[in-house]
Amino acid sequence: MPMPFSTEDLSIYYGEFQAIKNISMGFPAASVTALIGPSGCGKSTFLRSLNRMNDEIAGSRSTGHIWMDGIDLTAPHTDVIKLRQRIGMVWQRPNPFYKSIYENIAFGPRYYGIKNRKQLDEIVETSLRRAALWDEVKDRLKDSALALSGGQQQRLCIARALSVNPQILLLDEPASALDPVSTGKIEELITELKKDLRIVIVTHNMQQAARVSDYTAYFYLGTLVEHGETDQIFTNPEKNSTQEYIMGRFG
Ligand SMILES: Nc1ncnc2c1ncn2[C@@H]1O[C@H](COP(=O)(O)OP(=O)(O)OP(=O)(O)O)[C@@H](O)[C@H]1O
Repeated sequence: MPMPFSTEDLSIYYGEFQAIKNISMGFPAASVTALIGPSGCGKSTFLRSLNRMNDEIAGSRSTGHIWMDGIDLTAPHTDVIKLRQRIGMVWQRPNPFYKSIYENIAFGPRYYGIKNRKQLDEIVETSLRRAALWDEVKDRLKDSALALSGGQQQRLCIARALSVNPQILLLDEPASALDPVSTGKIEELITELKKDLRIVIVTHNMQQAARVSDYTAYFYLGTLVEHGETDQIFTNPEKNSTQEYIMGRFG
């Protein structure tokens, strides 16, 4: 049975400012949830909090719970390094390490204790295949990752996240810096990956949210206004403000 993953009454503060207000929502298995809403409404803050990345920001703190498999990830004794192995993240701008393509992927598994070269080779190949990049790079694994195009670098970052076998992938506007062809590849990849993973994606692109997500959550000023199946949110939202945002952003 797939593990449940949800937030309960989650609030996030930067100093006195409350950026996320008491959000409770679940993320079903084998599905993509899109977080949408105007700039500054808290989408990235919420996303980053799901694997405790937001803790790295000085002055930030949270209340409430993040449940994974019956365990509260906000508990102080949580091993955040292990947690980030289970919940991977890909950022808006591709950020490969200044290393070879191979070393970018092998880095995580090595960090988590895999030393055997053959095993690492297999992980590198599998991860690059899963990220639909293998055919483009298999003959140049020793080249610098920075020699890849922006779209390839982003797929490399997805492969890097996949290399440690996460159960959840957090994507913060992963295609917003890319051209339409590269964006299409990332969207295809998301659709493929969700068969094995839970994916949460922040996007400003309504067409993209409609294309790739199964569930959509509309955020406004730190609150979760509406959350439901993407088809319903896009065709028949319950709240006027959801409709206005989506209509205003479409086309
Ligand atoms: N490091 C920080 N320190 C203080 N305030 C922050 C910090 N990061 C974000 N905020 C504030 O928290 C609120 C939510 O910001 P966040 O970046 O999460 O929104 P967003 O919906 O992802 O925006 P965008 O769509 O523009 O990326 C904003 O008011 C922002 O100014």
